Amino acid sequence: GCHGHLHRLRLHRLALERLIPALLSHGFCYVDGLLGDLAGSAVLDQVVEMHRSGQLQDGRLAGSIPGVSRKSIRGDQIAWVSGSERGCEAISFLLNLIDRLISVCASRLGDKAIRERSKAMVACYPGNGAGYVKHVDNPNHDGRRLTCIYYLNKNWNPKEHGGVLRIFPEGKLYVADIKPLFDRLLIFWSDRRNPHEVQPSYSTRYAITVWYFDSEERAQAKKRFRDLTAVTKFRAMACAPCRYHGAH
Ligand SMILES: Cc1cc(NC(=O)CCC(=O)O)nc(C)c1Br
Ligand SMILES: [Fe+3]
Repeated sequence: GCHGHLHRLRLHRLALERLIPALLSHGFCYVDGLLGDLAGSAVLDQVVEMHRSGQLQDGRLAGSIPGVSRKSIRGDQIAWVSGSERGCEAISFLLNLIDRLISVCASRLGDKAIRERSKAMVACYPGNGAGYVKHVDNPNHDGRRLTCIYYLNKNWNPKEHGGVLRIFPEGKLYVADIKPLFDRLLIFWSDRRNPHEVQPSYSTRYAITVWYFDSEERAQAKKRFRDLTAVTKFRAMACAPCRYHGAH
């Protein structure tokens, strides 16, 4: 209908006039009022219900660091959703809208191959002062090209609640402090161009993140991982005889 038509035109204009120029010049961009209050609140309600019903668990770390508590590195509680789960209909609507927005961008960002994305990571920082230490989402070519974070926090006051996402754009003299405001979509290159941190949060802070892959880079990363596993397998096999004859 006409509403949908407006949406499509609006998304095209948003992508062409705001997102693409910003991503190409600054490497990041945010848009406010993406869904509007009604649909944005529906997404928030579904995330709050997931939190209330205990579906958000402590975020895992790749490999534990002895003596360092996980919470001191990342204090978020997360759940991965595809959007087809019961109670995720509004989240699914959000993901579909971001997909359409990114599909307009992808063909104009020089990266022809953005065709797939991760599941959505619903995250909550419980407000106990936890944050997320400075890091790069994709430091070693794992395929992730764009990070898209949709924030859900009404009446967020960083002076009181903290929780600012600080981006340290590579090679720039400034940092970008992004408030995690309700119905705000932030998009940035996932690689070393955008180290970022979440400053300690003193109120419950909700966000939904999806990562869009460069298909070629993703395929290479998967292949490397398979080969790595093959090498590990080979090493194990090669040592089997030694185990019997005590060589080494
Ligand atoms: C799972 C995971 C989450 C995040 N999240 C943030 O950086 C927080 C962004 C925000 O909430 O403002 N980053 C990485 C590299 C991984 Br992996
Ligand atoms: Fe991150």
